[in-house]
Amino acid sequence: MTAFHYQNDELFCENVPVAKLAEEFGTPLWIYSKAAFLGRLKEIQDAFAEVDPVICYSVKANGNLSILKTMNDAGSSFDVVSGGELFRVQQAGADTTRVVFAGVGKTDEEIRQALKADILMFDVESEAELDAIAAIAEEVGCVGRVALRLNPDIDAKTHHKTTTGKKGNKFGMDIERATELADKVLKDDRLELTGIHMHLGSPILSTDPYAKAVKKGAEVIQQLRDKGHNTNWMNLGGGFGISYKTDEGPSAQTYADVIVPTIKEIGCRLALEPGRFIAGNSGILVSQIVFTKREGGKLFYIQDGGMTDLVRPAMYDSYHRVWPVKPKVPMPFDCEGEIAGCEPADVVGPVCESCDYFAKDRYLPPMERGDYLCMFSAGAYGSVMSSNYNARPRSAEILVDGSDYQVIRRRETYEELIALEQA
Ligand SMILES: Cc1ncc(COP(=O)(O)O)c(C=O)c1O
Ligand SMILES: N[C@@H](CCCC[NH3+])C(=O)O
Repeated sequence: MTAFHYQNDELFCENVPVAKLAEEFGTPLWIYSKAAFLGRLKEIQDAFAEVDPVICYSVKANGNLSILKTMNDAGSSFDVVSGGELFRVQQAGADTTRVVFAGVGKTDEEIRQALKADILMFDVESEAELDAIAAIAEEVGCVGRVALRLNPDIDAKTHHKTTTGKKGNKFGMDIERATELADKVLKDDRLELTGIHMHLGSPILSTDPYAKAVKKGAEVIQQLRDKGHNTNWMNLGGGFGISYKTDEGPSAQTYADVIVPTIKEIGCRLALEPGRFIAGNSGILVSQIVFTKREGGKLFYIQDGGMTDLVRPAMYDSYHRVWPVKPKVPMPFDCEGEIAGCEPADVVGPVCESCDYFAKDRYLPPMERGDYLCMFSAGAYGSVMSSNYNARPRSAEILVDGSDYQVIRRRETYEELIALEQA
């Protein structure tokens, strides 16, 4: 049974009815399954066990402190992209010597913070950043461990806004420059070259880009070793895809099958930075229908959740399954196209933007004012990307563990919306 499932015509998260949580804590509401988070982490740990990788859960996907603590307790390490995320993992009690730090615009203060935390390595994205890390390492009195983030020019076939490993993207350095940059590091005793890093984009539903990247990475490591460099790490970033629609998300084993043989052959350590694969289907967003209306020949379900909660549809036209918490028609395996007993409708939010929608022309069972609605696959890049636009307080987050549940972030208040401001 999956963490989110229908039982007697109502949606449950593990053993807890979703409607009960919505009534107790109000909506919009994020609900996460602890078992789902742990299950997905374990799936990766098991699939790659043969090469004993360092799995750095990508904090940007869902950085709630309680989630980070859950991941940490289960043996995960972390990938951070800012000083704020590093602070978060420190607060969660993580061992920062296993943390990796990618990011195209690390500030001096962030580099200093990471050096002091003795992180495993910086994924360095430009020559100028190498220079900055060297200078700050000297000031702090330590050596900066760096992996070169290389742009392998591989088309991962993601949405154009989420591709990162194609020539011309802002991330990383051209792969052809690897030896020149490695030589520069070697000459600088303020730096130590640990290895290479690549992140191809997100989400990547085919294993092909990884097969290409690991081969290219192995060639680079061999070239560097031939030149006398001690390059011992290949970090293949994140990007493992999930199923937003039906069952299109590959298993961790499928990715491992194309990555592990080359890692064994070249004999290096492997780091991975999965975010969405772990968090995506481990969380939902629940909202309540405020009004329904028929205008301009369309049926609209207007609900209290909006793009300030889940921005993905507005930002990337992302597809999320949407279905009532207590549906009058059981949720089919495939929610696309015509569904008996359902009518096409737009599910929209209250925000003053036309792009504030969750679904368009989607076949849905009849719903009324007051009904609860679930946006599935919202655990990754959901709450972390929410905002206060239109002065909307950010929603509460609940973590379910079997029949227990706890508030892991309470709802913001109006007072908190203005707390940092001066009239
Ligand atoms: C450097 C890096 N690592 C890891 C991730 C996590 O990606 P995903 O959530 O697709 O696994 C990202 C985001 O795309 C990233 O930019
Ligand atoms: N935030 C994106 C993906 C980008 C991930 C970070 N590089 C999403 O919601 O799918």
